[in-house]
Amino acid sequence: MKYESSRGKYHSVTAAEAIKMGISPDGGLFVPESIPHLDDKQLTAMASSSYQEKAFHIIRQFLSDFSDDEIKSCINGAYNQKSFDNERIAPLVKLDTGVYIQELWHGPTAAFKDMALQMLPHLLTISAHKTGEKAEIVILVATSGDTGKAALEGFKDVEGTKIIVFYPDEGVSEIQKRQMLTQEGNNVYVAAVSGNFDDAQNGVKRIFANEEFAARLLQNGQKLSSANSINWGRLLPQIVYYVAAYLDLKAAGIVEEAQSVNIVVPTGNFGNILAAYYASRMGIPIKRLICASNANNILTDFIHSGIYDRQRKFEKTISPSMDILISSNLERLLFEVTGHNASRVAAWMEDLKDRGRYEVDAVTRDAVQDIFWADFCSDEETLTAIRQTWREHSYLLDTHTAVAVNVYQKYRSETGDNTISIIASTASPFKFANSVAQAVLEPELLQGKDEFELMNLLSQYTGIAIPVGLKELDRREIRHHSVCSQQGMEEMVMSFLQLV
Ligand SMILES: N[C@@H](CCOP(=O)(O)O)C(=O)O
Repeated sequence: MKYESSRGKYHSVTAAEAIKMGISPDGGLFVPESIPHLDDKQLTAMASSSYQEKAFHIIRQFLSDFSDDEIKSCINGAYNQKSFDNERIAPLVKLDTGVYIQELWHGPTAAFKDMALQMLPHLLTISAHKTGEKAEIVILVATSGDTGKAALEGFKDVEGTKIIVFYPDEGVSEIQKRQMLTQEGNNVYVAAVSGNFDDAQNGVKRIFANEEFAARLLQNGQKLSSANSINWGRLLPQIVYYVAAYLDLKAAGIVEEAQSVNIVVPTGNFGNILAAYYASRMGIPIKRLICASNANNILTDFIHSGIYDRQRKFEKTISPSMDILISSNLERLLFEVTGHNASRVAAWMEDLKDRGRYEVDAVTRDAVQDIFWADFCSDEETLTAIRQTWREHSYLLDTHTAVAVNVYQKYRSETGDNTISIIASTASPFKFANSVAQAVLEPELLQGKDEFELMNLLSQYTGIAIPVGLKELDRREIRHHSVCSQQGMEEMVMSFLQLV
């Protein structure tokens, strides 16, 4: 299986090369040349297997240049009792009749990013070895809160790598920030960027595109790669959990052979929902992919109109990981629905860069609408969804999953569709203790308490244990203090790498 660039100006590469490079030098994203199909026989055989076995069957279809033993070592290194606090790895919980929550946050950093970032370091190390790479790999990450910590945790002290994370100074929750600032490890660097997530992500993409910078790094024996979902090695492990969710429902007799389900995903950079799209292309019967946005509703508008227009106000919300106006992975979807038309995709991306907008043709828009449905949710609605879900189902949502629950309710009432639905739950509610406490606790209990005290209070009130990775965060030593502007990101990388 080879991988091609979504902008068509770079030659096809192996999976190992795609993972090692992270992003294509022409600015495009690596995409598999074809999507393997799982037939009914294979799906039936997989239904009763463990999460790790399912992961093996899916991942090996895409990594034809990896041996079975290499793939197994990546899976066992990622999904084990040491890293995950639930042996089912991504358990499904029934919320209501026909509605299931898939909890994707049982990894070390309490967010769905662990599902991929516990594996990526293993994939990347093997990829570097397979491609005869001698250079040290420097991972650059832009984060709106969750990816950063998960990437730091995954790559800390991994031989042959360094990791640098940029987060928007005022754009993450207090707990997300503290998770990153207290990160230990000899190869980890963290810097706040004054600006929003798009500024940080654009800054990282600009560094990737700077050939002079790459040459300077190479002289120092180093090469760049990415741990964001622009890297194929990030997306691939995410396909697994959607296939697993469907097969779990099948194994439990909740869905029958070939019965369709809906998947609801709180969406920011479009990687998570794109993984569900790939699962559907692999043969998982999915009726609708429901794309749930917060007030940064650019994807809702795009899915409705075919116009992607980032010339709008960047909203700061209580679901900060989704505060994004440039959703990188939409590019991969456009590449797929246009039948791999790289020149058209490249032209749209050029328009986005130069004019801040692009408009797809009606055939492309209709192809997107064939499977995607979209809406968005305000902060007030997010809090209401948390409060109601707690009162009615004794289930505590985080602010991002609450966006998905609200949008799913809108979908149900607008379409009347009762298809069994899986809602991707992307983070532990304790990561956003401030807002979650505001939704479920009496106002007088909140007064004068910081986010860490609220986390403890929330745990006492709900009887739900705080995930180990979040406990006593406020007592850990703050190890990272760097701050820079978007323009100063390159210099910051240089200084971290001691090149200045
Ligand atoms: N929501 C993300 C933003 C980056 O997305 P990614 O999927 O490309 O890593 C975050 O939490 O950082």
